[in-house]
Amino acid sequence: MSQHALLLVNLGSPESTSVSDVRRYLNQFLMDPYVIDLPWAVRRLLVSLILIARPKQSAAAYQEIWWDEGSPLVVISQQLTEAVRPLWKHGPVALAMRYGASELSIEQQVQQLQQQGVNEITLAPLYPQFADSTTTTAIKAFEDSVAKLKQPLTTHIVPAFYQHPLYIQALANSVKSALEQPFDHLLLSFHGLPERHLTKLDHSGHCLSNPNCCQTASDAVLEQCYRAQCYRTAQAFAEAAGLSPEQWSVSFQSRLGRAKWVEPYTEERFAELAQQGVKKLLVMSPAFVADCIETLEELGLRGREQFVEAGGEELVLLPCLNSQADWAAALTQICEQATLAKTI
Ligand SMILES: C=CC1=C(C)c2cc3[nH]c(cc4nc(cc5[nH]c(cc1n2)c(C)c5CCC(=O)O)C(CCC(=O)O)=C4C)c(C)c3C=C
Ligand SMILES: [Fe+2]
Ligand SMILES: [Fe+2]
Repeated sequence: MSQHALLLVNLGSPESTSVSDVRRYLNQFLMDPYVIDLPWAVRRLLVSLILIARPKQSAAAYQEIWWDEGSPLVVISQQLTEAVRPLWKHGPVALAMRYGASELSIEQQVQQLQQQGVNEITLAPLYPQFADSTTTTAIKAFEDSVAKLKQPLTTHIVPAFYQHPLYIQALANSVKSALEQPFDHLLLSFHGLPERHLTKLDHSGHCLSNPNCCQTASDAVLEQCYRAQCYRTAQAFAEAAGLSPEQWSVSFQSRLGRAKWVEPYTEERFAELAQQGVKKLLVMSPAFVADCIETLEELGLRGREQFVEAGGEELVLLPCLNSQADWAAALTQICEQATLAKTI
């Protein structure tokens, strides 16, 4: 009987919070040419410089948010996989990580699925907005793994779902009760990206050519522009949640290195909002479907301190979609629809 698997893939975490495990993870992650898109020798030099101080800092940050069961990102992704499993009626559901945890590597998971008798796989990169540094690298690793198999497989890829109505509705449902309480402002803080990652994909010269470029992006530009997709997510979410334009804004976090990253920067928005008199700030992170170091530590711990130091009173971090039942159902439907998409 034919078996059609669903393979969920997320970024991955270090094996533990030890400095050496974090260094190994950062090296694997940052040496990926889709993440630091420089020639190998320059990338090697830059990553070696980053690896002097960063592993110690990041290990300390991971220690603040690590759970008894392991990395929040990995544990939550496993819980989501469990929630999706009974809903996907075509075959097994598995989870892979692009970096870190070697037993969850994309290659190993693809091999195991084939050994279980699977002859068709739908790959779902768990990134709502497209970026080479997340989506493309996951797809490439998947395609390479499939190409190594002795028997051919039919494959499908779930495209970025940044404005899919089911994702947007799940986001709106997940914060509904928080938005019913009084608050001064809602900040939607997306993971940042070096500006170069946007402009190199846009051969029309539109990206970052004017302050409103993301609002006026053509369909062709939108398809590959991470920043424009983030703004589409934010706008669609605000409409679904019934927010008025002055109640919310967008920013970008997690800048690394000296290159210019997409603006506005979350850290600067914390200070601006506090100076504008915002006392109670809600923060959500629609670029992540699972809570991770970037939400729990960067926003929930360091961000809270930055906001309060700048004069704010309360920062409430709203959880990501994680493994909520309605999100698991929405994701399953999004993946079902994608099986109609192009076959490799
Ligand atoms: C050049 C560096 C980086 C790019 C480009 C980048 C893009 C990018 N990342 C995510 C999602 C996640 N990133 C996470 C952690 C993380 N990201 C970077 C660097 C870049 N990311 C680093 C160095 C780290 C490690 C933590 C740290 O030292 O700060 C995570 C969380 C992992 C975890 O274990 O919790 C996620 C998720 C997206 C969506 C993205 C591009 C849009
Ligand atoms: Fe990142
Ligand atoms: Fe753009």
